Amino acid sequence: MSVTDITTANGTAPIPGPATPYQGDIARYWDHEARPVNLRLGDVDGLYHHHYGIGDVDHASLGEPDDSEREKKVITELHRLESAQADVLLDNLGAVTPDATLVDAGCGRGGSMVMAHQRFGCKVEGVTLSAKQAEFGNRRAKELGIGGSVRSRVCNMLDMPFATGSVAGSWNNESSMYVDLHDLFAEHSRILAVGGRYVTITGCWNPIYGQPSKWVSQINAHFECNIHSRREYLRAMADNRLVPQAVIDLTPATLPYWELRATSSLVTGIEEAFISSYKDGSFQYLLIAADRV
Ligand SMILES: C[S@@+](CC[C@H](N)C(=O)[O-])C[C@H]1O[C@@H](n2cnc3c(N)ncnc32)[C@H](O)[C@@H]1O
Ligand SMILES: CC(C)=CCC/C(C)=C/COP(=O)(O)OP(=O)(O)O
Ligand SMILES: [Mg+2]
Repeated sequence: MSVTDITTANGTAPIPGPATPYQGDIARYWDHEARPVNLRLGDVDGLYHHHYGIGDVDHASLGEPDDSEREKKVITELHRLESAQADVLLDNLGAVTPDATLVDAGCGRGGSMVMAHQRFGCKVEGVTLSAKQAEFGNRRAKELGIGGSVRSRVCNMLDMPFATGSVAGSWNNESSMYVDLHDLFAEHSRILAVGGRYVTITGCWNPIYGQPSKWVSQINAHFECNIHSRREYLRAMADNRLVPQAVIDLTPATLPYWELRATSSLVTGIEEAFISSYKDGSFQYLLIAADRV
């Protein structure tokens, strides 16, 4: 791991700088991100997510269209669907014992890590390129009194500071579109124990469509990422001793989230690209759970 001139807030421990100029751009992107659609949803219960939602919208919970509280109710509902997404990811980790260590690769502000610790009682390590996100996640964990078990750090997920075979489960929740998949799965495969479980929830382009559609290109430009195809995921896993145990198309389950989000005051402008590409079949919201063999 390269150590450069960036230091932690207390100035004691040097932390690694970006491995590439691209990673520097992504670190800056997430250091400056403060979209209300993420912060106001997180404020609902203190779990801050940077991923999307799944499940049916509970229309009864939203009240009447002219309800003065409707916007608040929409935010609560969108947040409920985002937490439901993280719950499904955690369901696919299988049984995890309290003495295990889990790794969240590309952990964002740490919402999924808190949920994992609350569910399994185990240690959860997160890595993100963004110092602001790591500070945010560590502050939240401390506030919750779980700072000894849930820790975020600034680190490249292609070069993680975990010993070979030391991890029972690891995941990428909407973070694998920032890296080369062969490099990513080689690193998960290295840190996972044989018999360990890897889970990803991701947006991927659908090889049946042919090539990335204009909507997929728009999503890439919006987030400065590089969406991979479903075929690339499966091939890179197979090449790295990760054998899919479940491949679940979550596209129908995520559409209600997007359709509700498109009606809210917190729209960001990317809603049409997601809705159109999910509907024309060029893009899929996929969960893959794989065994490390
Ligand atoms: C869309 S956010 C997802 C955050 C989180 N998984 C969640 O569900 O809330 C993408 C995350 O990937 C991280 N990321 C992107 N490339 C990375 C890399 N090479 N190493 C570590 N983290 C990375 C970003 O810093 C950011 O935290
Ligand atoms: C499924 C795909 C392709 C995801 C790309 C990665 C990404 C930016 C996810 C959501 O982050 P966010 O919660 O910060 O985004 P938003 O502000 O749109 O809610
Ligand atoms: Mg969001």
